[in-house]
Amino acid sequence: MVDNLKHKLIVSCQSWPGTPFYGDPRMMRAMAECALMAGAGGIRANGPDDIREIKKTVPLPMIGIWKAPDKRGVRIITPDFESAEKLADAGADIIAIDATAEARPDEEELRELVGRIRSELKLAVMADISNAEEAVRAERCGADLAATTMAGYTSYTVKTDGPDLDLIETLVRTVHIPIVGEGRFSKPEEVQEAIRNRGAHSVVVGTSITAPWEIAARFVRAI
Ligand SMILES: CC(=O)N[C@H](C=O)[C@@H](O)[C@H](O)[C@H](O)COP(=O)(O)O
Repeated sequence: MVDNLKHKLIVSCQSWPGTPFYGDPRMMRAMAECALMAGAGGIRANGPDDIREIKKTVPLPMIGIWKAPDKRGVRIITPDFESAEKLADAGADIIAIDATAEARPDEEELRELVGRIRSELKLAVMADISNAEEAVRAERCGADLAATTMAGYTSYTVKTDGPDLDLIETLVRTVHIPIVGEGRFSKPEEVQEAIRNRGAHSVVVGTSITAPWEIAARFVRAI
């Protein structure tokens, strides 16, 4: 499954409370169908309801996440094994989890979660990280691939204007698992740069494809 994603565009189809897409999984299914028409190689989606709906018509590898409260009450990406299990039941092929030190300071807990997803659900684990140290830790804990999803979203990382291409390059040189570029990609040239010149295995694009309220606002702001 991880090999199938090599050099492919993965489209993140997620809706947010307060936007017109929220609350009806058919909306994200339509987005995923658009990604399929475009030739994308994978989908990333949030929660069992959206995943189940998308899987009805979109036969692409599905990276499942579930943004839900962890035991501290903080919303993180796939907080526990139970949420991963529900994503698997809904049809996820790969489970992405928050693997930052901020969200999961206890390495043993991270190792256990990764191990259980791999052995009990028989699915690959994508570790959403924010820096190189966390990618090394995720690899040590058995993650199958790492994504730069959280770069700029932890208290100790800087939010670059566009995607953190230098981090991608550093990660590719530092760990052996495939590196997925994710976060703030807004131009095709950036995706090309990440894959052709920085060694990314694949790239996930969300907002710039599936959040029209933000895309439209960029034009409005430009006037
Ligand atoms: C930090 C965090 O929670 N990121 C989330 C992870 O699933 C999503 O909100 C992003 O949309 C996704 O990572 C894709 O990134 P972008 O929308 O920038 O293309």
